[in-house]
Amino acid sequence: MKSDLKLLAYLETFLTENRIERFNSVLPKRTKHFTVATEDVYQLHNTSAVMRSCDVFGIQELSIVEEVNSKSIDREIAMGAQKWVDLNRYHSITDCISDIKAKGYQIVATTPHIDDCELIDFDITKKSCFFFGRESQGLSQQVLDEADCFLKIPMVGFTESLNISVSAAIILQHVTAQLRKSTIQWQLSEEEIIEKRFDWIKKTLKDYDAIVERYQL
Ligand SMILES: C[S@@+](CC[C@H](N)C(=O)[O-])C[C@H]1O[C@@H](n2cnc3c(N)ncnc32)[C@H](O)[C@@H]1O
Repeated sequence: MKSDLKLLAYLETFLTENRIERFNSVLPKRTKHFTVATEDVYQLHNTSAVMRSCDVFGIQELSIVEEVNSKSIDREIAMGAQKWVDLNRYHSITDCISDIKAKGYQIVATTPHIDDCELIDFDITKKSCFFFGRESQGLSQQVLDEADCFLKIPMVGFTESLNISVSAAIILQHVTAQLRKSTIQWQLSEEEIIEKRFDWIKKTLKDYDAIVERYQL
């Protein structure tokens, strides 16, 4: 740990002050208390916009299931968010659900169709993974069957549902604002923060490997 911190301090001498300040202000606001998963979303710009919202609202991990559609993130729409948010890709929803559960998250199926829990009543105390479904069909029966809770954004218009990325932004804004006001321990651990610093510096410095090699000589 001590030597890690020394190396970090050395690496930071290669960053601009602005970048260091940015890391310092963003990292304490990152969380793994909540995470997000998208299931077979087929419009690139939708997944990318969800990733951008994860970054904006401090969600550190996003899982993307590409069981039916294998498309990647649209870099332009994600606006570089793919650099700062950890992306887990799955080709099977079964694998994704079992990983999420193994990490201690409850499965929250977001859906406009089930009156179980409205956004305003959502219990933020539990570690939760918010699943968002496909543009046309919504979430698969498998996710609905595995869900611990069904979350709905109330709607009062004629339209049947919201766009997936709009739903993600509304839900994430609400739950993260509540989390920040709470006394729950939601921040990353000290180790996770150090790990993220290394990761972000690596993604920032083109000659990262050469710098580390020089340092170790
Ligand atoms: C365009 S909607 C899917 C609509 C689809 N026809 C259906 O039956 O679910 C895409 C995704 O956005 C989320 N979503 C849309 N409206 C929502 C709402 N009012 N509450 C919660 N989630 C919503 C859900 O994750 C949904 O699977």
